[in-house]
Amino acid sequence: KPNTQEVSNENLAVVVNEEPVEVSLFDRLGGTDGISSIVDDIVQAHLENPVINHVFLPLKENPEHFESFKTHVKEFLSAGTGGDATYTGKDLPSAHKGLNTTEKEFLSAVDDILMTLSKHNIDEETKKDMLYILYSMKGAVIGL
Ligand code: HEM
Repeated sequence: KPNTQEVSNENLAVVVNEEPVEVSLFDRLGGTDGISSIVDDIVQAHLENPVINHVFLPLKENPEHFESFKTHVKEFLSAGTGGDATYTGKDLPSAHKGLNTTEKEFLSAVDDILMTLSKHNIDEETKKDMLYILYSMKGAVIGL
């Protein structure tokens, strides 16, 4: 007769080991380096997207401003997903004031982001998390 105590302890150990480990969104996006490369590609996609590139192309005319904009977006994404970066940019409504962004433009920007995450082989669960977070910020960036 097997030692039931031992067997159940063994099973418990297996269950405990298979318990899902909470990995931060920051880590699932590849940490600082992953996020940096994802943001570079998102911005590139926006520059090539005819629905929204009219607001991004002018930023390139001031290379210093363009670089600081990209740095701010990297900081924003890192700080907001569990990384230890500090966001040094403007608050979202101030950053988007005067752009008068429409829902159509918002959706098109989100499409670029999801497409870029797929290109970087980010898993579906992580893309869902990103979509939810992005959608929740809609009111802070459109119609301003
Ligand atoms: C949830 C969606 C969005 C988030 C989280 C977001 C986030 C940001 C962040 C963090 C910055 C940097 C601000 C700074 O440098 O101080 C920024 C800048 C900017 N965003 Fe967004 N953004 C979103 C949607 C959009 C959309 C839909 C558009 C237009 C189609 C847009 C256009 C811009 C532009 C043009 C800038 C540069 C502003 C400037 O430097 O003058 N953003 N955004």
